[in-house]
Order: sequence, then structure tokens, then C-alpha cells
Amino acid sequence: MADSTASNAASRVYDLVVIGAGPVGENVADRAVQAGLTAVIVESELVGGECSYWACMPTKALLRTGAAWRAADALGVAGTIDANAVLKRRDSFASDWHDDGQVGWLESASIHLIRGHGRLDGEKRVVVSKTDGTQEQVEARHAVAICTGSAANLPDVEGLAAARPWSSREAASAHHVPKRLLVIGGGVVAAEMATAYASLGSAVTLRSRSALLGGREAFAGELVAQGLRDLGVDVGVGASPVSVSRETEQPNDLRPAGPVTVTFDDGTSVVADELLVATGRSPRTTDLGLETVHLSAGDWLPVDDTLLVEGVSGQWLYAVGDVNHRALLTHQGKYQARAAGDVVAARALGRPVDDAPWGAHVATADHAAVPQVVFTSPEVASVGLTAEEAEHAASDAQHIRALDYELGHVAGASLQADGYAGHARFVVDVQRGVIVGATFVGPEVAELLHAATVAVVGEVPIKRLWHAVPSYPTVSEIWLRLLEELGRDSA
Ligand SMILES: Cc1cc2nc3c(=O)[nH]c(=O)nc-3n(C[C@H](O)[C@H](O)[C@H](O)COP(=O)(O)OP(=O)(O)OC[C@H]3O[C@@H](n4cnc5c(N)ncnc54)[C@H](O)[C@@H]3O)c2cc1C
Ligand SMILES: NC(=O)c1ccc[n+]([C@@H]2O[C@H](COP(=O)([O-])OP(=O)(O)OC[C@H]3O[C@@H](n4cnc5c(N)ncnc54)[C@H](O)[C@@H]3O)[C@@H](O)[C@H]2O)c1
Repeated sequence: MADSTASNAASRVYDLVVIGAGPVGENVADRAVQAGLTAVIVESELVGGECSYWACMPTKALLRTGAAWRAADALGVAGTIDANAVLKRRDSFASDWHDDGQVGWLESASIHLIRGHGRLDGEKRVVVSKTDGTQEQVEARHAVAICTGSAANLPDVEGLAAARPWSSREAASAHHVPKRLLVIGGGVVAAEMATAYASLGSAVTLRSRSALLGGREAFAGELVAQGLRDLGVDVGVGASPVSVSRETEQPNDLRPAGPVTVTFDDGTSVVADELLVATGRSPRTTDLGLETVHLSAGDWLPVDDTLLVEGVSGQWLYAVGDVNHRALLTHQGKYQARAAGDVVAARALGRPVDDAPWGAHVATADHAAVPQVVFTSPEVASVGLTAEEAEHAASDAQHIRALDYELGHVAGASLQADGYAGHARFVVDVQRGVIVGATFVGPEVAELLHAATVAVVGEVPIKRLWHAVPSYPTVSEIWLRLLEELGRDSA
């Protein structure tokens, strides 16, 4: 364990105190320790956070078998999905909800762990209500990083809380496949979990108040809605829930578990065996002592590009990952964490801070180059700006061009699956001669994305991209087709 000294009988001092041992908190602490600082991390649940046990890993394990089955089916390979085997495989990806492996990693990385709920107690002080009922105070010599993540929202709808709906946590960790599942929401969680449970045999109904996958290119949501319908999902857009009721299985049952009925504002109602509410996230900042440093409990924590919380003087309070609301994604939070851990160390050790755009100590990519894969059927892989966002951001909307191409027309795609259908778009700033956004929608497009991320972040000139030759016959030939849509002024 790296050096830690006691300032008084009740408190220990570390260079850095991190609250929250999700993927982001772990990485902030790791970078700071690698630079020579001491660090403690405070965790109230499982080391590894939402991503490891209730989000990325278990949900992708639930989705993968269906995707593989559809890929085989498209080539005429017959077979059925064993839902119990899928749930069992998912359990192993969630480490059976034990965090010993990650605790071992913290030890190997010389990061001290305190189990309990952390709260700020004024500048550079954190009080931990430990799981054994005692309290411990820790002091930060240089910095505190809040990495407490986010939790599922539950809208204020009559009868909803009493009906004990699933949040993403229950959907990710369920040990049975409901016969009928109603999903409320039209975002990433709703679309992915509707895909997963339809693949596992549930009769799924999805109700969204607006078009699916808002914030992305509109064709992405449209193709995903069609994909869900092809899986047998009853997709309805334009309806918000107004009341929920759930039957009890036994008289006087205080925990109703019978069928649930949801009535919507268009007068329709849906009956299901389970109800998943996937209506976005809230910051885990309600019980964090924010008021002791003149911030408001329950708010997201906006930060500058070095991840310092805005409005707090003294360069000591950082907020990294979901809690700062920049990009609610594990990979982007870990990217922020690398910058934050390094800049905490640089400031502590009096080393130069590299905070110019794209410098080592800033999360510049958060603004213009966030990659994301939505693991639906078809998948949606996107990075950077949509055409609409680019037009808003440009000094002249005429400088922005959207290039579109049907993915299924690429030779590699037709080889990959019979009836391959998909769509791709590049958003190009023709004045600067660079790609500022890309979206691929189709079966197994996830691995196409990183090339686009490199092109957007690297601002690779389109002139040079003509020399990046995609192999034949791969789906990556979409790059050539999209460049041809733009045309080459070389004759
Ligand atoms: C269903 C679902 C699927 C997802 N799939 C993907 C995906 O495929 N790819 C992707 O990139 N992203 C995905 N995400 C998003 C991803 O899970 C989050 O972006 C990521 O977990 C954020 O990491 P974090 O460390 O900021 O927060 P978290 O992972 O939420 O970790 C925060 C940690 O802080 C702890 N904590 C909170 N408050 C306190 C406190 N006061 N004291 C002590 N400890 C505290 C929590 O217990 C938790 O362990 C998904 C999200 C959901 C809901
Ligand atoms: N593959 C991935 O990368 C992945 C997978 C799952 C989740 N995530 C991350 O997790 C985050 C949370 O996902 P999410 O789907 O919960 O949120 P979201 O913000 O993507 O979608 C929320 C949906 O709920 C709807 N909604 C909100 N309030 C409502 C209300 N009161 N009544 C009815 N509908 C309402 C919205 O219109 C929207 O369709 C996302 O930001 C995403 O980045 C990522």
C-alpha cells in the first residue's frame, strides 16, 4: 500500500480521495497512483460499479446470443436459443455479483479501499459511513474525485412505484424470462432490453413517447424500430404512461407480483407480467454532502475540460464519469478518468498542465467525438456529430454535407448475411475537408466504428482518406462508397 499518514486519531490523509469505485473511479485512482500519489477509493456497493454488474457486461451477455443466432439464421443455419443457458452465461459475465476480482485488482494497483457511503464534509474532507456501522473521516491532501455515477429515473406516474417495475438493474440481472414484458422508454436501454427479451422468448411491447434513439440520426431509430417489429415486438411511439396498477397474487399481498396494467395518455392500455421502466438516468448526488461545499444536492456536476467541478474554487474537486453528465458511457468515462487522474497528479506534483484542446489533461473528445454502439438488431454505431448538429455548429450550414449509402449494397455485407440491410452516413465539413460524424446501422457494424472515431478525432483530410484502401470483400468498403458519394476532384 502506498504511503498514507494519520493527521489525527480519527482521520487518514491521502493525496487523492475517490468516491465511487465504478470503472471511472478505479481509473482516476489508478492513474494518480501510477504517477506517484496515494489514493483511497470509497465504495458503498460492489467494486466495479454499474457497468460490471447491472449494465454493460450483463446486458451485452444477454444480447450476444440473439445476435449470433440471427447471424447464423441469415446463412440458413438452424438452431434455437436456450434462454436458461443465456442467463447462466450472463451470470458469469456479472461475476455472480461478487467483486473479489476487482478488489484484488485494487490491491495490486496499491489503491486503498474503504467500503461504505462517502459524503463530502467541507473542502477536501470525506466522511464514510462504513458498512460495519462506524464512521471514518478521510482527508485529501490535493483532490477529491466524485465518481458516483447515475441511477435509473422513475417518472412520477400514478401507481408506478407501488407496481414494483423493473429498472435496468432488474432487467440486466433477472433470473427468469417474463412471458409478457412491457418496456416504457425509447432510448438505448429500452431498445436493447426489448431486443434481448424478445430474443429470449418474451412477448415484448415497447411504448415510447417519442421516436426511438432520439439524439441520433433519425434513420437509426427508424431501422431499429423496424428491427424490433421483425423480432415480434409491438412498438408504439407517441404514448406516455398516466397510471399503473398491479394485481396481487394472494389476498393482502403487500408486494404485488401479478399482471401489471399500464394506461397511456392516448387512452390505450397494456397488460404484461413485468414492466421495465427505461426513462433515463439521475445523478447519484442526493446524499453526497454537496451542500457542505456550496453545491446543490441531486444536481449533475458540470465540469471544465480538466474535469474540475465548475463553481468550486481551489482546484481540488473533480467529477468524472456519468455524474458530470457529459457522456453516459463507460469508455468515455474512463477516457475522462485518464485525463483526471493525470491532471490531479500534475497539479499535485507541480508539473506542467497540458490543457490545450486535445492535450493530455483534457477530455476534448467529449465535445465532438463520442463513439457509441447500441447493441440492437440492427446495431447502431455512431461517432461525432449528426448532420443536424453539424449544421448548427458550422458557421455556414452550406459547409456541411451528409453522404448516405445502403450498407447492403457493399459486396462484403451481402457475403456476411443473406438479405443484409443497413444504412451508413458520413457527415462531412466540406470547407475543412474532414469527416465530423459517422453513423452505421446494420448487423454487426460495431467493429466498423473505431476507424471512423480515428478519422474524426484525427481530423484526417478526406484527400488522404482516398489512400486508406478498405480490403475486398469487407463491409469496410462502405468507406470507399461514401467517398465516391462525395466525389474526387482529381480528373
Ligand atoms: C442497462 C445499461 C447498459 C449499459 N451499457 C453500456 C455499454 O454497453 N457500453 C457503455 O459504454 N456504457 C453502457 N452503459 C453506461 C455505463 O454503465 C455507465 O456509463 C458507467 O457505468 C458509468 O461509470 P461510472 O464509474 O461513472 O459510474 P457507475 O458505474 O455507476 O459507478 C459508480 C459507483 O459509485 C458508487 N457510489 C455511488 N454513490 C456513492 C457514495 N456516496 N459513496 C460510495 N460509493 C458510491 C456506486 O455504488 C457505484 O459502484 C450502460 C448503462 C445501463 C444502465
Ligand atoms: N450500448 C450502450 O452504449 C448503452 C446501453 C444502455 C445504456 N447506455 C447509456 O445509459 C444511459 C441511459 O439510457 P436510457 O435508455 O435509460 O436513457 P435515454 O436518455 O437514452 O432514453 C430515455 C428515454 O426515456 C424517455 N422518457 C424520459 N422520461 C420519460 C417519461 N416521464 N415518460 C415516458 N418516457 C420518458 C425518453 O423520451 C427516452 O426515449 C444512456 O445515456 C446511454 O448512453 C448505453
